[in-house]
Amino acid sequence: MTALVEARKLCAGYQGVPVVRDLDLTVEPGEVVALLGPNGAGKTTTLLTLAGELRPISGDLLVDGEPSKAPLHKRAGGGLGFVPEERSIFMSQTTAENLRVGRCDVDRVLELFPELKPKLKTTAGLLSGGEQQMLSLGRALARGPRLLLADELSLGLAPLVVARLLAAVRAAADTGVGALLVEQHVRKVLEVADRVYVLRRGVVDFAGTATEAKARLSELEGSYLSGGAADDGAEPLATSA
Ligand SMILES: Nc1ncnc2c1ncn2[C@@H]1O[C@H](COP(=O)(O)OP(=O)(O)OP(=O)(O)O)[C@@H](O)[C@H]1O
Repeated sequence: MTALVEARKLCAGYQGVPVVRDLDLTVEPGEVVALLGPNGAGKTTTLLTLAGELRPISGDLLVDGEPSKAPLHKRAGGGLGFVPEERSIFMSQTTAENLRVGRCDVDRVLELFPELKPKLKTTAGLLSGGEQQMLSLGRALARGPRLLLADELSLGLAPLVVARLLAAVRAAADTGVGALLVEQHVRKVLEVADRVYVLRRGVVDFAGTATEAKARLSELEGSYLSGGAADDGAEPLATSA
């Protein structure tokens, strides 16, 4: 199967200085892939590069099997849904206005997240954090993406809301969407993920199935605590896939 997006020996970073090195990563249709790692590991940098927001420093970025240099706004028309870490909704506009601006299928959003129905006339800035994130994710999913890239969907949200958001991503993947999720909630994301990459200090420290990751959960969680941007001298975990 041709990957929706593929990084081959990709180096990514800022002003020519790599933050992520030699990254090999794929996302295929129908799978949820989790991108995990401690703060500063390079997860957001990876996501921005895959989305076309940052130019790779070296290596290859393939979209649908073809080399791609197209920026995000061009790729959106080609089926990329992107939910950035900073919520990309207009806080001074109502929920309904945000959906109109987003040119998406409003009924589809309300089907995904019925809790937004009574909030259509509410200014987005007055929605709860969970409702705002439902609006961001609902908007991205209702545009019918083939590939969804999402950065910390669950940041600061209650566990029940996180479960709702991740279930919506899983349901989309079950209809063929490929999703790459940067997540802090390791255990929750492993409930919906098919495969996992763990980045540490800019390199892939673990790649495997969610089942393999679950079997090594305490080891992986340990690497989060010890594997920040600073050199902790820890041995890398073996890459199993
Ligand atoms: N615009 C930028 N210019 C220069 N360096 C940056 C920029 N954005 C991020 N960095 C650096 O790149 C490194 C990786 O950051 P990145 O945000 O990709 O990590 P992350 O794994 O997403 O971390 P977090 O979980 O804290 O968001 C960090 O050292 C960060 O300081």
